[in-house]
Amino acid sequence: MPKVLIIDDELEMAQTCARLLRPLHLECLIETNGPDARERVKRESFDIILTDLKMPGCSGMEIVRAATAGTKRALVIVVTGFGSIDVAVEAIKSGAFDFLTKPFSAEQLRVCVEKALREIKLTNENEDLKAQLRAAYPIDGLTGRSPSIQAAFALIRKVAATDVSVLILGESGTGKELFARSIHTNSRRIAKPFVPIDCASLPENLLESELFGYEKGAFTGANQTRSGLIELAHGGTLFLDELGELGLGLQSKLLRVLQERTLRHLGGKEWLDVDIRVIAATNLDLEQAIKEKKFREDLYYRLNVVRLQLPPLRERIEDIPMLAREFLREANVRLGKDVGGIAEEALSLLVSYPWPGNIRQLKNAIERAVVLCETTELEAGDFAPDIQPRDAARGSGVYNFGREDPERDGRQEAVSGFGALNPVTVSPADLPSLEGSYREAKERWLNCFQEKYLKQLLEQSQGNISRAAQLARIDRRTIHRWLTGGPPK
Ligand SMILES: Nc1ncnc2c1ncn2[C@@H]1O[C@H](COP(=O)(O)OP(=O)(O)OP(=O)(O)O)[C@@H](O)[C@H]1O
Repeated sequence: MPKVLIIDDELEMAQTCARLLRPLHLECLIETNGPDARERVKRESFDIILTDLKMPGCSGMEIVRAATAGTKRALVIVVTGFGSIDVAVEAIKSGAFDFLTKPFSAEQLRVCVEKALREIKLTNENEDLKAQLRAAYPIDGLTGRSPSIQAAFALIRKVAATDVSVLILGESGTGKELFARSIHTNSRRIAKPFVPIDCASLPENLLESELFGYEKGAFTGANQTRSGLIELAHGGTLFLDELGELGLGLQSKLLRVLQERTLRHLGGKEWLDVDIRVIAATNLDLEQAIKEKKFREDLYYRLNVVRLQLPPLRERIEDIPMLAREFLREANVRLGKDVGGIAEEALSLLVSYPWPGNIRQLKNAIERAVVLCETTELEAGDFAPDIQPRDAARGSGVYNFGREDPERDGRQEAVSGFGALNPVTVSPADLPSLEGSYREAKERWLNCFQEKYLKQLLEQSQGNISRAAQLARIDRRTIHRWLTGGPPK
């Protein structure tokens, strides 16, 4: 049932409006004290607010601002006295939905509220459609099929709908910023800014003025008043990258903003309301930093409401072929090239290299290879010489994918002496649920089996496709297809 707040300092007038709206089946609440109403509007959510413009202690304009600040979306109908159209127009410009001029008839009131109800219905339908689309398609720009990355996608979908703080942990290049952006774009804050700031990029005093803004004359060189990044993120998301690098002084100031939801410019007197969601990322061990008194425990608990741990690429090698293909497609578009695929030898190399720079390094390596590629497929030779398979890098020489490999082709592979695949271990917690229809449950179990089997296969064969084929007792081309497309039937 839509929730309506009627604000009028004349109780009788408010009650009459509530009575007139009864046939529309709304939950009508009444406030007769302007300042109380303003505070209530800031705290609570309403679908429609019908407010008088002139009230003692608080104008209707203040109600309009409170009702439309940040992510609040109440539709406000202002009620004005005869001859104050200018003020009504001003209210519309400030975000009010419509206005009624006193005296108004029961019919005029109902028509106006029904119009607002239609608008709410349309907005809700739009949101529902967007939610269906989000559920149907993978998270924008994020690629990965490994169970750990699929679990991360599922977590994003859950937290995106809320306003909770998220702490993203992971090595450099694992996608922390991309995941943070994804949480933002899948949240109701999508139309408001996503503001990233690298806490390691500036000395503490500069970072403070960047974050909090300053008044003209606050310090030497402050020639004009400037808003800070926290203020710019109002209604949206602030992404604090390299959070572990934030100094203790700024940590307490940030904590204050998160607790009080207000801030003051450097050198300023006025407190400004801010409505932000914070997502933070770090590569440091914050618990250790707390023990060493370098990081505030209270700030840590505020930001670590939901924790998202992104695994390094070397621990989810089954994602490499898919990511590589995606980056190849993007590089083709960016560079105007038409490289059709990745040769088996090159794919083996990519799967077996440990990628210390994670996805960022893989993306750059593919881009470089596309630039150098002179054939229709990326070859191992198109990659920089430092991209070496794991074991070759350690000097064991196990890696072997050369065309001269005598065991590469034919049925001989199936009987060669590479032994059997080690048992695939699955902990009970990793097993998919048995809920839903037979078909759905079967598909979940099959996907789980395929991903785990492929991971084990690639790890044991160190990315050597011929060797993987022998261990799995299937054709080499089938493995190649599996890596670049779908699993074998
Ligand atoms: N799952 C993914 N799918 C596709 N591209 C990805 C994925 N994860 C990361 N990337 C790409 O990898 C690169 C690095 O990602 P990002 O900047 O988000 O990493 P990061 O962990 O924030 O790095 P740093 O800690 O160095 O700031 C970006 O170009 C990003 O687009």
